Amino acid sequence: MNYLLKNGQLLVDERLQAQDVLVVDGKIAAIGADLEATTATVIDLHGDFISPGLVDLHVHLRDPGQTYKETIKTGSQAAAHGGFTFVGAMPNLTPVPDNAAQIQKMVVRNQAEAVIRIGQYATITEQRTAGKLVDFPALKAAGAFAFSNDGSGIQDADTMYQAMRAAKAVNLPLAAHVEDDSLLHGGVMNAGAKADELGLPGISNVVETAQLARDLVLAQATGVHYHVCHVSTAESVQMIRLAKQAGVQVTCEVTPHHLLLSDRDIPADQGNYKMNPPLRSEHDRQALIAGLIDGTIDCIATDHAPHGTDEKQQSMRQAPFGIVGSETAFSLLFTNFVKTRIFTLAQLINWLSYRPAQLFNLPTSGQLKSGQPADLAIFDLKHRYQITADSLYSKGKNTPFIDNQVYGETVYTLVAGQIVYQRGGTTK
Ligand SMILES: NC(=O)N[C@@H](CC(=O)O)C(=O)O
Ligand SMILES: [Zn+2]
Ligand SMILES: [Zn+2]
Repeated sequence: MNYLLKNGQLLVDERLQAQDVLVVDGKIAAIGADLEATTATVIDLHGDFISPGLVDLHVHLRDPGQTYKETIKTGSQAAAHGGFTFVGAMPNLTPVPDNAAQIQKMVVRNQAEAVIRIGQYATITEQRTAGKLVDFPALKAAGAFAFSNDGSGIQDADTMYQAMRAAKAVNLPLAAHVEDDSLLHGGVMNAGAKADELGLPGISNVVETAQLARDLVLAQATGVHYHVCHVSTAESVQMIRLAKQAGVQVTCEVTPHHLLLSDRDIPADQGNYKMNPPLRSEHDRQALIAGLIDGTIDCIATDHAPHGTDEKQQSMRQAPFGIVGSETAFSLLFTNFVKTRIFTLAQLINWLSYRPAQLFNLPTSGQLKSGQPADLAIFDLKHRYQITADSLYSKGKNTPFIDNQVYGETVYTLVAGQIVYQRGGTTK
């Protein structure tokens, strides 16, 4: 099917301009004012915003292993609903993609079962948490997109050092969940006044920063592309800023929830406010926003982490870490940062699309250009709506943002010129 998207608005030199987009044979055939075509289905966008498809370097699809929480299909539908056309899928799965056969299997399944494009992370060590390194060249050859032990930090310095050398040798990014277990002391939320008030054990900033400091030194020594997952503290931002100045090949991501909330927004001991890293202080949150704006933080990634409703209805002491994010990222960020003029729309789209694509070498994502695959997200920036659990395609309804009023509803998502999400369209 070919489409002529009429009456859209596109970012041209960072400003919205009325334009049409013609999609032929899965590619962008033309962009311009008053396009005409005889063989394409015309869709009138009534002034909606046409964005390059969003790119999320960090999601959890839970399949295989915990398909009651999510599947490749539902997680990809959730991503499509959020305007994402590419996601990086983390390897905390059972069986673990720590060998070539399993990565090959995942690549085939992702392609067959997802409605969008998926990059599959392989683990860094066997069984994800064991000490023995995976076979980096074999995993790359089998289709791994990058390496990560997300969910756990690498506790041993030499293991990380050798992993970085191996990732450098195969020229793929190593994405680190930085968390020093010895400093954790069973914490479940950010250490500070709020944790004291709620009587809950705290997670201090050094749980993240101590391991990050070690890794930055190792990254400098090895020259690896070291990508820091879900940066959460002011000290992390400052260390990464200095490391970049010193020429270290470090990049990093921040989540929407760490930009939007701090621990003082936690109303009570509720499982939907529990995630790793935890919501930090207002000082940390402001440092994350400043870090994005000055380029220290490279991109935004959701860390979409679906869990069962029963599990998350427990106290933070028992609930698993993580919240869903694919379906709310754009609208929450647009409403709270673009409409309030803290970010421009062009900045937000850069952090959600072009920049992450560039970082992980996905040359065909993140840009609206003739000849590129038609991976597009179309958002309605004018109509206000409410986030509801029912509207989520994800099996996980675990987000503290239910009932928020937002702008920026997804109207269509196209991958390779095919509609994979349509507002009010397909059934779940
Ligand atoms: N972020 C989370 O709180 N949880 C993630 C793991 C992770 O991203 O570290 C999960 O897999 O549930
Ligand atoms: Zn993590
Ligand atoms: Zn994660």
